[in-house]
Amino acid sequence: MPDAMPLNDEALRLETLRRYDILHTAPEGFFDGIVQMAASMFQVPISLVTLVDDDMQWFKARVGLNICDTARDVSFCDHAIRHSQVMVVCDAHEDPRFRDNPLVTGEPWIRFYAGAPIIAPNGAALGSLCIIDTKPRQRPSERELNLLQQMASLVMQQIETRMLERVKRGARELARATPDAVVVIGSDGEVMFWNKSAERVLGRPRKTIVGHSFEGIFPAIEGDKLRAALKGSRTEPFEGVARLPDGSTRPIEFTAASWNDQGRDYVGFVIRDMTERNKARASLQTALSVAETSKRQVEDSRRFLDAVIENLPSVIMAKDESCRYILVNSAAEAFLGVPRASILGKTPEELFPGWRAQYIAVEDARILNLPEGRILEEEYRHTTATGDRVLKTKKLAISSSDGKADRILVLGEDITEERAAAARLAYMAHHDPLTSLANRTAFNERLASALRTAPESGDFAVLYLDLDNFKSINDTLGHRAGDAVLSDCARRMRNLIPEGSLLARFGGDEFAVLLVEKDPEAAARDLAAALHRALAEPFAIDDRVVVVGTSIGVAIAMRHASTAEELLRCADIALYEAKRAGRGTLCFFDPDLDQVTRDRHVLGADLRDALALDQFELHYQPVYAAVPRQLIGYEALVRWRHPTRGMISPAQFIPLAEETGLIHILGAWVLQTACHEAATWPEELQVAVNLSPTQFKRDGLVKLVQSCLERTGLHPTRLELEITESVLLDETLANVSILKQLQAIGVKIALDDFGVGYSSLSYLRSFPFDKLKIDRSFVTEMPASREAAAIVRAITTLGHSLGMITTAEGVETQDQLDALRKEHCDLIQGYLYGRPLPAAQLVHKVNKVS
Ligand SMILES: Nc1nc2c(ncn2[C@@H]2O[C@@H]3COP(=O)(O)O[C@H]4[C@@H](O)[C@H](n5cnc6c(=O)[nH]c(N)nc65)O[C@@H]4COP(=O)(O)O[C@H]3[C@H]2O)c(=O)[nH]1
Repeated sequence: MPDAMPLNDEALRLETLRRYDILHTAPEGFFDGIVQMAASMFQVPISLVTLVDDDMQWFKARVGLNICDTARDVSFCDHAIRHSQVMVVCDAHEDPRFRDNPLVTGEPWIRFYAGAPIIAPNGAALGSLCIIDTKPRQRPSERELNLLQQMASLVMQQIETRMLERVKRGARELARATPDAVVVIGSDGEVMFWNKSAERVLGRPRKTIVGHSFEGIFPAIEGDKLRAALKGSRTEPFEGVARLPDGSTRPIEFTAASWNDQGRDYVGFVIRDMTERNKARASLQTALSVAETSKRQVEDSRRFLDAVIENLPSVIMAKDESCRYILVNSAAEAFLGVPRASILGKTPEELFPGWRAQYIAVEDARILNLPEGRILEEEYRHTTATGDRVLKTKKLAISSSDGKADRILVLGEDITEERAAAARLAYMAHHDPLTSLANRTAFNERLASALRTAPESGDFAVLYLDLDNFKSINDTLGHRAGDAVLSDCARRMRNLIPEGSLLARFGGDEFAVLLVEKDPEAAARDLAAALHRALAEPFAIDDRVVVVGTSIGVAIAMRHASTAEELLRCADIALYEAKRAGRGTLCFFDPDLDQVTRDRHVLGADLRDALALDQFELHYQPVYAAVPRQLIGYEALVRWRHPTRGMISPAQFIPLAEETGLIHILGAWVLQTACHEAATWPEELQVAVNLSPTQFKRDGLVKLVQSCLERTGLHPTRLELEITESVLLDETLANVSILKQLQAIGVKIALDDFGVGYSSLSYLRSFPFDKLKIDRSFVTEMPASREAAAIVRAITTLGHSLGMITTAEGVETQDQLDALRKEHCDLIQGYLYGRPLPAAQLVHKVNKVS
């Protein structure tokens, strides 16, 4: 029975009352029994279990009263709960507190009241157990009052029990519903409780384990932790393993709590299966480390990309949506010549002059509106600290993840050098490097375009020029001198070319003029005359004075041809004819000339087949000693017996064979045939074979001669090879070496056509010839021409002093023979002694005739 005054804290009292959740609940047997027992024990008509809410008193149990509740302010109990002992009112009529109470003055006519407070363990008085009579009564004895109070305590205990029951029910439900195992173990290790989840988590049915020892199931809690748990000290959740009946283990987490009930210790565990959580934790760990790795990779990639962008030689810039620069790499910085710090964060308006900023703004807006992936390319000139540079840019919009274009990327290449190189290349592609004149390509392009726009009548001419005597200047004075002559020629010609016309150098000593004039023929004549005059003037090259001159061929557009190719061909044919006509001439294209050139082409084609068709033959012209007359040998001269044209002279086809390269095969055939033939002659007779300069251009000439001699058995001293001085013009050293090798094997070397060359005498220093053949042109003029006689004399004298034999070619008359004998010419060759004849017709009269 509580002695202490009930708590004076109304709020706590009300809260305690509500916690027990008993207000307005259905009648319960226990409470009904208590009021019946009290009414009967104390012989009163009314007994109540009342609970006092904030403004009502409510009857949990009642006997002798038909109402369920009253207002609190008329309640006797409201007074009783303020007492620690039973409150007794023997006669309400006599008690000023209750005299006028409507429950006294009316139903149920209360006169006697005794109420024991129902006090909760925390001291809060929840209500009372009271007995009521409608008649006044004596105060109950102390024993009776004690009894009433004890009955009120029983009411309180029941209220507590009732609440605990509900908690227990909740706990059981919880234990049933939780996925965790809930296990209760007694202090002796006996399992007291084993919920449904424990069956699953720990792999043992409840009925096989409850009442048995838990030992062996939880190795992790059979030690200090269990002891600690049993001792009542709370342990933090800890992890361990449970051993399952099949011997396997399962990761679990324990939370332990212990308590004592009626002197017995218990420990309860909430055991959580950690298999999934550990898996999840491991996955999380993996995910975390993957995330960490990828974060690192992203950072590495970013650092790498930053380094790439920074070190790329290309200009890279980026702008945000408001066109502020957000990226400027070092190439851009270097290109602009401005530190990037002064660019970043700024808009074009803040960086560039008005017009340029305006242009950029329009363009940026355009880029941001371009369809995705489209690139805007442009080139522009930028004035930098190092001068004007050309930047080729590619600009594109970059979209954010929501698809909105909000950045502009600018990639730029400084193509200043590339453009300059392209311009240089374009210049080189259309210009001759030596003279800076237009080259053949440029000329052809201009010609084609002129023809496209030319009126029917044509208003332009093509002049084809070739310098006379240029080759010998080049050969004798060297390429440097040749180049100087060409440059000077170009300069002189350029001054004469009218505006709107084009002068070009085609290479070598070939030039062309596209002459645009109303009367192209008359204009071509005038220009040709001016060119002839200009180029006839001597050129001073180093300390020497040289004279060139030019031959010119002309073709008139539309009249002679209407395509560029044809027109040039016509001019070429005309030039060919001009050169044939003599130096320093002009020749207009004549359709008949075309036939001559075409014939040459046909002849060239026939020549290719001639050897296979056995159309060549060798004729032999006798060579005699002048005094006494004695046959000493023959010169082999090749002939082409053409099936339709008859016998063709070597003067006609040898140049063609040289041009086409056929000379190598033909030359070998001549050598082989001549050696073979000579080997059949009397031993004292020699054979002379002509070698073309072209044959020296290929390796193997010495070997060819050797093999011919070996195969035919002709003694080397019986073979003489005739060369012209042009062999010594080209590749002098290499060719002299070949000649020396030939001389070394015993073959004799003769210099043909001596005296007509540019500086024949100088060749005599290059090589010790065995023989000089005096050109026919001097012989023909003898004996009439004293100059010719003087030249012949000079040659024979020089030859003899150098130990060389001299032969006179083209001796046709007795007078010529006499004159030559007078000049001590050693050998004679010419129609006077015999024409070239086929081998079969030769009669070798080797006897001396004086
Ligand atoms: N008017 C006149 N002419 C005479 C007289 N005596 C000889 N001739 C001709 O003068 C040329 C002499 O030969 P070349 O000076 O070596 O000049 C040769 C030679 O340079 C070249 N040639 C001939 N055969 C060959 C050959 O097999 N190989 C090479 N590479 N060139 C050859 O062709 C040139 C011309 O040869 P051909 O027409 O045979 O002309 C020959 C010959 O027939 C004469 O008294 N009066």
